[in-house]
Amino acid sequence: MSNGWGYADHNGPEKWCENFPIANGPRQSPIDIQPSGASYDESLKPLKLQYDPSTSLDILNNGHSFQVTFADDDDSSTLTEGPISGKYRLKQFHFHWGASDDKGSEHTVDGKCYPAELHLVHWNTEYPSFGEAASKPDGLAVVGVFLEIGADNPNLQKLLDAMDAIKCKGTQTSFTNFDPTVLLPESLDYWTYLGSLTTPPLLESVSWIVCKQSISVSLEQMKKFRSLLFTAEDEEACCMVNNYRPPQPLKDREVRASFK
Ligand SMILES: Cc1cc(C)[n+](CCc2c[nH]cn2)c(C)c1
Ligand SMILES: [Zn+2]
Repeated sequence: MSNGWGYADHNGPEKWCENFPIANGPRQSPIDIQPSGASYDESLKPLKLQYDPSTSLDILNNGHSFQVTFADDDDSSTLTEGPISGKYRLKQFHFHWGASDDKGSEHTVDGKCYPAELHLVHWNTEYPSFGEAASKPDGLAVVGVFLEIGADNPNLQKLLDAMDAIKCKGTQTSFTNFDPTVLLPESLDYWTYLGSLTTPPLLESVSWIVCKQSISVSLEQMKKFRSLLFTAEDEEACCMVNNYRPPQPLKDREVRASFK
């Protein structure tokens, strides 16, 4: 895979196992969540998400998605409680989406795909850094939120307005004073299971926390996501769409629900 991994036929999810054999590992993500197969666990606590908007730094097109990165040198923006023990710091959030509204999410629910999925990536402060944590079985906790076509979501607008400045791979711009709490659904009921990064290096270090309730995104707002490019300014333009990995085998794992 000379030019690195991507989402095209020649370097996409079906090819990743060639350079990353863990792609066929025992705890890969995403998965198809089957609510009837999830077990309600009364010991699961509500998610405690405490974010300080002043920790948001910038927004970047990394050639696979766009991400907002946060200062993580103290405990200003954290995830605690929920299915995890200890304290996890917010590092970044990003999205996955499709070329059309019938696909784009990574997790699915009884086979239903959503047009997009938000991932809020946190790392376990038991470890000295994000990079260190990413290789540990309890190193990361990612909160996933589905986006569903509906009313225009004003809470996405600041992100969408920044997209003109990060159209191409490798471009970034300042993105300060943003509180990711505004991107969360009203209900924080969730499913949780042990999985992995959904892009190479596909490390099996993620406690997944997938919210049952979606947030809205309008058709026009989805078109803005699809205006981004996988490619750099000096390359032939390729629209950033279908940047999702399909569901992987559940194998010997359980999915727990925080709700009845
Ligand atoms: C060390 C590390 C590397 C990468 C590509 N990612 C992103 C992989 C990813 C995107 N969505 C779910 N996992 C993370 C979160 C951590
Ligand atoms: Zn992701």
